Amino acid sequence: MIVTDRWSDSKLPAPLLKQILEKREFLRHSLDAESLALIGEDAYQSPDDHVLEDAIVALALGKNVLLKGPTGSGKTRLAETLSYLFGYPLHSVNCSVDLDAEGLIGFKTLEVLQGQSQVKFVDGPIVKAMTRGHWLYIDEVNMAKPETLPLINGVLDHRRTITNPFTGEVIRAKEGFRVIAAVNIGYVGTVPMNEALKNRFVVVDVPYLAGDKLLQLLKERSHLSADDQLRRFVRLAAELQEQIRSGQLSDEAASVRALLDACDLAAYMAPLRAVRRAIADKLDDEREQALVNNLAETYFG
Ligand SMILES: Nc1ncnc2c1ncn2[C@@H]1O[C@H](COP(=O)(O)OP(=O)(O)OP(=O)(O)O)[C@@H](O)[C@H]1O
Repeated sequence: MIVTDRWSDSKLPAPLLKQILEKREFLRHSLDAESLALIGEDAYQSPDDHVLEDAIVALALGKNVLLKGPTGSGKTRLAETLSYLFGYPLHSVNCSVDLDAEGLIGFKTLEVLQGQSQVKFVDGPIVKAMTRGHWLYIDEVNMAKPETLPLINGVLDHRRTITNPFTGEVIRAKEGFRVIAAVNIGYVGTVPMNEALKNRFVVVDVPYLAGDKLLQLLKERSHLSADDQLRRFVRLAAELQEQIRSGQLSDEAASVRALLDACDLAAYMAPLRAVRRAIADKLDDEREQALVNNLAETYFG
């Protein structure tokens, strides 16, 4: 499967599309086989005509893009696919760990050169992306600590500059620099996002794949090949999403990541056991585990 095919009937403005396609053509010749296998053949599949295209248009116009969606809906894969399409390397940072200024900007260290020790600054992901004109992916941006937010806000600002608190240097982003951020927003239990931060983004919702598109993904990317079973998994996924919407299950129950795991396992073990191991047993609540197992029973029992 090649990404180009999906773009032949694109509704994007012709010059923009041409620019992107030319870039990708160039990349296909210059990237090593491993990177191509990762992005080219494992590209993000858009649930409808708009998710991928709207993100492309926003980024082409120089906007910051916020990907909003439940866990395992493909946000990271979408960011990787976008950076591949445009041809800019992606530097990632995750706000859910104890992220501080050093984790974002970098840190000072001692370096010994010809017997002389000297202080050297090791660039963090923000500085790398800004100074090289690359892209920055900020995962779980709504989890950033209050003291980290001003740093992120500064980067997103139209001036695209930040002052390195460790060196006093003013860092200006090079042409090409873009920011894609992601938030895990499920049907329930959303962590609110700081207003000033939210304000600096164009939002693209990233829902779970469903129906034929999900079937296609499971067929192409899991070990399971039996069509009948794959279709049952798609129906189970729809049911799980329904239960999440009605508050009976927590969001992670319908993660496409977990579904891919379940299909992989089901190629080698009974599907009920595959669902238990890949989906049900990961849930904390025993009542939810039982619900998933019962639903699986109706499709695979
Ligand atoms: N629409 C999609 N197109 C292609 N792959 C997808 C899609 N949705 C999910 N996946 C697959 O599901 C797995 C999880 O995707 P990914 O890590 O991008 O999700 P995420 O939304 O970033 O998750 P999290 O919020 O938990 O970090 C990956 O293997 C990815 O390839």
